[in-house]
Amino acid sequence: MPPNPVIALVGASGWLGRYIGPALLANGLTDAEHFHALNRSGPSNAYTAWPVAWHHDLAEAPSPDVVILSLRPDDFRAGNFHCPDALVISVMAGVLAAEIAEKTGASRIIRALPNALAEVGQSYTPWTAAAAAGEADKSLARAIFSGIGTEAEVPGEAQIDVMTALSGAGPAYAALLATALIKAAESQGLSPSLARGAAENLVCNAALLLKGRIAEAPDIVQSFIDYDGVIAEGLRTTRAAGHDESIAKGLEAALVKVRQMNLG
Ligand SMILES: NC(=O)C1=CN([C@@H]2O[C@H](COP(=O)(O)OP(=O)(O)OC[C@H]3O[C@@H](n4cnc5c(N)ncnc54)[C@H](OP(=O)(O)O)[C@@H]3O)[C@@H](O)[C@H]2O)C=CC1
Ligand SMILES: O=C(O)[C@@H]1CCC=N1
Repeated sequence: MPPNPVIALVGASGWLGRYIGPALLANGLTDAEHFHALNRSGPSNAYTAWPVAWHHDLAEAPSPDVVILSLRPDDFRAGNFHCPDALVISVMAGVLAAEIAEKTGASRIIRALPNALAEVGQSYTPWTAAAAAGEADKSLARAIFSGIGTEAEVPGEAQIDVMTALSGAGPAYAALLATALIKAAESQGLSPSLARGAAENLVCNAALLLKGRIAEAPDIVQSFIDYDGVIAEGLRTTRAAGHDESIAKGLEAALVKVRQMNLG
């Protein structure tokens, strides 16, 4: 990999792309001259700090060393992304490496699955590399995804599928919990601002307590159950109403959806 690789980011203005591109430029993984942003609608203000070139078509970018695919699967399937000599890094959900290889002509493919916490530099990004991708390719992927949070290599695409349903959710399940807490609190007579203040504490400040200690989560639940007070009653009733089963069902349904997407 050259010192300033030519990197083309397809979907540079999207929900993920607008954080992936600026982070890799800010971290010096390439310079603005060697970075090519692609989308259909033109320049995004996420890149005002860098004089980057914008294109509609990958063929307009000078033979890229790296192509990052950060567009929706249907748009990928409908477009032309031929780049046989590039390292292709895809963040697309539900598009297998075999399909990416067939469409791009590339063999050095890395599939990664960031999440929307990239916005605050806190994505958890599992990734897996095809056999043809070398150590320099993997190092670059690690560096790109470290720029938007933490990364973790997983042993294969089946685990990327599970992660798509799980870590791919980013803030979604925490927001779901907060929404349910606020709704329940308001229905018991709290004002919206008091309900929101309590829910923010329960979701955001509890996350600070759990950070680096997530293995202790079951013990924390058990300690409230063992205390056998007010919260024990709430937790027992929440579980009896199907809390754990509903999370498991949601994960399973999302996984079924990913596997359908994999079929094209
Ligand atoms: N959002 C998330 O939380 C996560 C998303 N993903 C995956 O990441 C990928 C991107 O998702 P997300 O950022 O949410 O999607 P968005 O819809 O927000 O962004 C898509 C981007 O692709 C561009 N685009 C669409 N078609 C083309 C095209 N033919 N050529 C060039 N650019 C194009 C869009 O710009 P324009 O419309 O101007 O063309 C836009 O910049 C998806 O495949 C998704 O599955 C994975 C994990 C989490
Ligand atoms: O919901 C989605 O399809 C995308 C992919 C994983 C997270 N967000």
